[in-house]
Amino acid sequence: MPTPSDGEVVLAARGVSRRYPLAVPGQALKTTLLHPGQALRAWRTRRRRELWAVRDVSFEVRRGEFFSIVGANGSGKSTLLRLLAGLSKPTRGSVEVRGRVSTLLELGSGFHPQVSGRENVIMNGLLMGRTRREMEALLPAIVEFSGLQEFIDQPMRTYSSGMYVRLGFAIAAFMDPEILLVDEVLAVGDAKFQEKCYEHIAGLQRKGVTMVMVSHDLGAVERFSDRAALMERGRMVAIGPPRKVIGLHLERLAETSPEIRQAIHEGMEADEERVRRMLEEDPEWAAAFAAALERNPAFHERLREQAERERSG
Ligand SMILES: Nc1ncnc2c1ncn2[C@@H]1O[C@H](COP(=O)(O)OP(=O)(O)OP(=O)(O)O)[C@@H](O)[C@H]1O
Repeated sequence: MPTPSDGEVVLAARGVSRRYPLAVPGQALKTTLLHPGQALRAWRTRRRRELWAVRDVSFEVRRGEFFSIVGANGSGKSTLLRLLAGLSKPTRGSVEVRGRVSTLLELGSGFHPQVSGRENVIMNGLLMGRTRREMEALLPAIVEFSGLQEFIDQPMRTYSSGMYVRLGFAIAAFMDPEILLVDEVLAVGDAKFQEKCYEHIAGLQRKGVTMVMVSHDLGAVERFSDRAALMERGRMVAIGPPRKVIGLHLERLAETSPEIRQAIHEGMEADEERVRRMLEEDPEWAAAFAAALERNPAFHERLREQAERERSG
């Protein structure tokens, strides 16, 4: 059976970078008049006041592959996804895409709050190159999936954030995409709808749709991805098997925060069986995890006891 690693490259980032100017204090006229010295200093240092949200990122995704991007807040994941979607232009480098792309990006982007859900579905379709007639044919399935039948003729400003996500996902998923780009949004919906989305994603995956997903839901990343990548301060610092990349991500997170260390510890307590299996199957992952939890004596102690029990039994 062909695997995604045999497929042709349908998405490629080549040396992609994106720079944003940072707000310069003293730009406002009032500030300039009241604090001319500060304004002058700000103007002199303006060249340094910029941020490379994405720096020199290169990777390829093959047809039918599920590629996930993880990383701490602000590491550049959403910016990268917007670049892949063509919604923002790289400052340097290039993005190549082959196929019909459908995107599910930040909450509410692409929706007009003053018009109804129904009109928004049609408008989104037109923006993606569909005709009104095609969209009208797709509408019943989209509305049904979203579960918003009663609200579909209300203006979207009356929708909750969960309702935005429902409609956004339903549109993206029913556009028959060849490549689907999904940002964090799924975390917003309720658990039942989330599961329905993941089931739908699994279905698209079986149909050979190529996916790129940005997510903090590491369980979903592990469950679906063929490969994952870790972003750190704009750079893609690792690409590889999801479990290894997640292990590295957790290790880095644990280094930066005692709270995260604690959360990882609690998560592992709740799911010991799975962790034990992973420790057995993948020594490299186990090493990454052990490093992450090094400063967590209770967990360390349990691992040691477990290893001893296994050795003696
Ligand atoms: N339009 C913009 N103008 C200026 N700076 C921006 C803009 N968009 C993003 N940034 C900055 O670029 C950096 C990367 O942001 P990005 O949203 O891509 O990170 P992220 O990894 O998706 O974070 P999160 O997990 O919190 O969503 C951040 O420091 C952010 O403040």
